[in-house]
Amino acid sequence: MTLVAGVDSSTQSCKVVVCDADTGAVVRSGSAPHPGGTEVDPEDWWLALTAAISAAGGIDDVAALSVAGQQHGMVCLDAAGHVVREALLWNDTRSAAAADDLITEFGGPRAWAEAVGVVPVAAITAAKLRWLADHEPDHADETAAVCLPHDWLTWKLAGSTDIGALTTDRSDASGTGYFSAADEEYRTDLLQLAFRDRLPGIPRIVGPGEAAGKTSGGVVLGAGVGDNAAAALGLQAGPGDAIVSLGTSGVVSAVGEVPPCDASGIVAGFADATGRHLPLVCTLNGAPVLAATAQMLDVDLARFADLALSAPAGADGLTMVPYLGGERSPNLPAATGTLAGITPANFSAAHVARAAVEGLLCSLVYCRNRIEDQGINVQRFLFIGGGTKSSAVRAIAPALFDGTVVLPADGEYVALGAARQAAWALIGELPEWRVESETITATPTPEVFAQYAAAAKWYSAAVGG
Ligand SMILES: Nc1ncnc2c1ncn2[C@@H]1O[C@H](COP(=O)(O)OP(=O)(O)O)[C@@H](O)[C@H]1O
Ligand SMILES: O=C(CO)[C@@H](O)[C@H](O)COP(=O)(O)O
Repeated sequence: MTLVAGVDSSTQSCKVVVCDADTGAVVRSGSAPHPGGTEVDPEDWWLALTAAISAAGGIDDVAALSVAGQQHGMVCLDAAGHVVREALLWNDTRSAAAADDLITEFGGPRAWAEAVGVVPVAAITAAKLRWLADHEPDHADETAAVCLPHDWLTWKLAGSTDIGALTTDRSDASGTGYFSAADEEYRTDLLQLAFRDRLPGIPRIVGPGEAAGKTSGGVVLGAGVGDNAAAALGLQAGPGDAIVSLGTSGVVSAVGEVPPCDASGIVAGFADATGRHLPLVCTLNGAPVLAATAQMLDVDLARFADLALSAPAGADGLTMVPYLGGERSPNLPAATGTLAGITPANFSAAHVARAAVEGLLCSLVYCRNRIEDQGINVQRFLFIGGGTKSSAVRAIAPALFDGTVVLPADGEYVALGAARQAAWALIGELPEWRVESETITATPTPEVFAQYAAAAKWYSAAVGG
């Protein structure tokens, strides 16, 4: 049996799956945690990757491997290939004002959307580079190359120390703000604008299905991929599918042939890993909303789900707008969470738990609506990510997504997508792997989203959003 491996170096942990290259069946797996916080020493990702590979039984018998990674993180390297400072992650909002400056300097949001399919927000790498140039100019001067988390890990796996050997792929490059997915090329003018006239080295784009190199042990390295594009690859998503991911972020994305151009900046025009496009809306507040509420209620996640399911739909008017860590969609980086509509009758643990689950899911309905505003026709919503382990999420999601959602069989679909990409690089064609799933249904509750939308609108108006 030929084995391939896929890595998901995501926000909270690193997961490795080793699969049969023909069928995609997982033969072994491992994981290791990442440190918390929104800036991380990349060396911690490397330690987690090597620990996760060991936990998965090593890669001595593996023919090819690809790394999928959390998008946008800014990894700065000096001329000798050393990390200049901790990487700023996608969910670090200190670059919000820098993003606004870049929008103004380049002629407004439409100019950005037309140039690169993305309007800068704090998450976008270009905004992080501007923040670095303005706040840590010595670090900016030291930066000879800039890359993304998956680029850096692939480069390390290849044993390289030469910054000229860095590689990336179109899916992750499209989240930088200086690569156009529509034109398939870097916009070095925008990189230079972001980095105040500095022009650091950037990774070579490796095409879909191509190999980036080999490890010293001879394992073929796939191009690597942004985590959301990897999920699409792992799920074999096609036109009509929307992927709803409940990881650290909340994400709705859809594979399509047409690059979106959303001047409001909510729908990002990212690329997928096959040569198509991946319009995507991302929130800052995914599954951790549930963990935070459970912690506040002093219950574990299983009890939290039971509590949520014991309260009625709409939580008797209690609504959570879950912008706990600031928000990206809508773009309110300084936002805080809101619990609205409190009455003596609904101020209970069960109602608060229900409001948290509904608030999280409604924040994703908002994302779904923005995707559909782009004319994208969605027929299936495929739910993945750690948050789908919640029985309350699984029970309530269909009620908020038109009555039906698809739940792929338990699996690490980002890591599986990376493994599928590795198989592609190895055998020269993208294998078809079977994805088992179940369809779950519930009576639609559009009134719950209406209640949420009113509270979210009230909050946005109150903070001038
Ligand atoms: N049973 C559960 N109920 C609610 N949330 C859960 C449950 N199991 C895991 N999670 C949450 O899933 C998240 C991790 O999901 P994951 O998709 O691995 O995230 P990431 O890819 O961003 O690292 C954590 O915030 C964790 O609290
Ligand atoms: O910023 C984005 C997408 O634009 C996030 O989706 C990150 O890619 C992190 O993903 P998770 O760790 O939440 O899976």
